[in-house]
Amino acid sequence: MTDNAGNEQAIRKLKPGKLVIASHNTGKVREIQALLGPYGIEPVSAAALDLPEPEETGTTFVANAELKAMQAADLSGLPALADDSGLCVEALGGDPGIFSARWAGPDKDFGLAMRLVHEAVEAKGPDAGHDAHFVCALALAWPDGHVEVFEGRVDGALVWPPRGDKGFGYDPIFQPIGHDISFGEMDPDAKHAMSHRADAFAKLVAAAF
Ligand SMILES: O=c1nc[nH]c2c1ncn2[C@H]1C[C@H](O)[C@@H](COP(=O)(O)OP(=O)(O)OP(=O)(O)O)O1
Ligand SMILES: [Mg+2]
Repeated sequence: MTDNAGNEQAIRKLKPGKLVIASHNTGKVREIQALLGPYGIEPVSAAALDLPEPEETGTTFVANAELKAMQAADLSGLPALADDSGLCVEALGGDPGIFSARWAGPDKDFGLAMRLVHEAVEAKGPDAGHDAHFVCALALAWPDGHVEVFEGRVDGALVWPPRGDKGFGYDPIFQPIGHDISFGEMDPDAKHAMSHRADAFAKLVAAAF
């Protein structure tokens, strides 16, 4: 994984001012705003601008992050940051992966999505491992079409039953390596010190600030 996936050119710096957070997931928006906290950026949410939720037609995290960021930058006339992320389970060949949000169905029911993941692993039999990782691709796009992408990852294992209600999405069934609590049980600051999103964010900060 490269520090600046998809772009070998010079990195463009982000100037202080408004930045659109091109996501319709409130859990993510909260985390991205917390990560941006120290950098003098004025976050503007996609909801505040009434931006549409684009169809995620890409076949990779990077492609979907780019598509979301470029659409938001184009429509708003401001730089925009998008996040495409998901849970990849080794025993399931990387599923749900880029389909992580879609496994929760139209009602965004992550109780259902977590159960589907658990049942799919159970169906593999007693020898199926529980290794899993989260991936995050952050795309930073400008209205002129310039875009840069940064990827992060955190490794861990699935746990069952779900534990904790501090995070969002699949957090209650994911326990990062070296810890005995799930992301759902972890304080936000602790998750931000090790998550896939924090890993990608550190690369973005190193490049763009
Ligand atoms: O830290 C995380 N903790 C738990 N679950 C997570 C995390 N990060 C991603 N995930 C899961 C849930 C999310 O719904 C899906 C991403 O899907 P993804 O399309 O990137 O986001 P989304 O549709 O929820 O919002 P949006 O596209 O408007 O940013 O993976
Ligand atoms: Mg999405």
